[in-house]
Amino acid sequence: MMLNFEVAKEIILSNAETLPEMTISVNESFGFVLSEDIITDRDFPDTKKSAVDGFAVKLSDGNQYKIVRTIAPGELVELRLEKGETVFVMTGAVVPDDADAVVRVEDCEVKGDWLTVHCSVRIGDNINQVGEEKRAGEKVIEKGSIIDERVYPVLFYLGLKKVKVFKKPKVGIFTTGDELLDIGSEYKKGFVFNTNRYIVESVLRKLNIPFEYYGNVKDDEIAVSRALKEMSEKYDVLISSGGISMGKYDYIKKILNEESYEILVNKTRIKPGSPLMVAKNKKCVIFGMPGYPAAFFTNLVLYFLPYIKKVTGKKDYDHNFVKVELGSDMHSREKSDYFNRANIMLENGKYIAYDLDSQKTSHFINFVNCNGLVRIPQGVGNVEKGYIAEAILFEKEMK
Ligand SMILES: Nc1nc2c(c(=O)[nH]1)N[C@H]1C(S)=C(S)[C@@H](COP(=O)(O)OP(=O)(O)OC[C@H]3O[C@@H](n4cnc5c(N)ncnc54)[C@H](O)[C@@H]3O)O[C@H]1N2
Ligand code: MOO
Repeated sequence: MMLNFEVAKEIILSNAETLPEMTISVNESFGFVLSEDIITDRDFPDTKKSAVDGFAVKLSDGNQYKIVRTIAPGELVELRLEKGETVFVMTGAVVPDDADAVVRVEDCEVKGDWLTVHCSVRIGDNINQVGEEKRAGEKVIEKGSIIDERVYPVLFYLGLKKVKVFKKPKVGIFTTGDELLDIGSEYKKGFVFNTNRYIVESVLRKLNIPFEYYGNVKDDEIAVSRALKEMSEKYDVLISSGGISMGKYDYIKKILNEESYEILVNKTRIKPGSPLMVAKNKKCVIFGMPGYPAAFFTNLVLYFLPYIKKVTGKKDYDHNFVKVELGSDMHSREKSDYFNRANIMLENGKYIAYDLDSQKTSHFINFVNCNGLVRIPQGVGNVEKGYIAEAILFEKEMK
């Protein structure tokens, strides 16, 4: 039965299970998803520290201070300051507990062991207080966060050596179609170059998820059956391309239907790319994707992306739809949720979505200008410039 977009997505997501967690060194953790909350076990900073190069003073009535010593960052000096005493401290240096403030070098004058302060000084000036950034026991990073260019350095800042992360799924990929050529082959009239392999590989690279490409399987029932069986036993997730509509050689659909696979989804009410089949063999979820690159990509973004993000343990796995205003008329079909490939620009604080020159499923070259999909819901039909729609922005989804 043909399913609506939301229903199909829900079924697919309900079959997304995270893999067991493991402990790894922080060095190796880039691209993994945290399976634990990160809680700091100490205050940041854990001592009073100077924010400037200057003089830590214990305030007195006058503006003259006796310089007692110098403290560099990292030096832990047990020292009691008396009223009217000062120490020279560098930026980041530990300030004696009883210092009231630090005065910048530029605001002072030094003569021998004596300092004259030329500005007014308030208690706390230029001192970073204990725990002002974070208190021991506070949550710093949430479980389900991807260790990306923001989280990774913070783990080092916290001084962690090891973290708990979810194991990454292994994704297997194969394509079908005797008409496919891969790079390195001479072009032959009527053939097409394998594109879908590189669509999924580039998305998985971006998400830091390991994959293996099995190859292009011949349009032969036994070969396709063997590939589906072997690979669904080896990988956590399997993606195939092509062979799922009504053609004589559309074996993926036939085999998933006839052999011992559990069918989760068979066709969804979207365009482009309605003929999607999602099935299961034991724990492996198999995405039987349509062959046209535009249809393949749309299904990848609509169904596979939230699914694989959930499997990796990410807390924000579902789509982040944004509101867009159409900058040009857009095509749609009443019977489906139509996902227009679009160029979406931020103009005066609003997202404006422009149609590409063609929305035909068989076209793909204009994809170079596509950075999002605009959803025109079922029942709406063609829409005009100015229409308000929701859209998926690739840059928000592929992380
Ligand atoms: N009689 C019907 N015909 C079709 C229907 C239908 O309902 N009834 N559905 C159409 C729709 S919608 C789509 S989408 C396509 C899906 O077809 P398949 O998934 O079976 O894919 P193929 O037939 O194998 O290939 C379609 C097209 O894409 C090219 N292709 C395939 N793989 C790749 C690849 N890896 N890289 C680049 N291009 C690829 C292939 O050469 C074909 O041109 O079916 C409609 N037909
Ligand atoms: O759904 Mo198909 O993708 O019309 O081309």
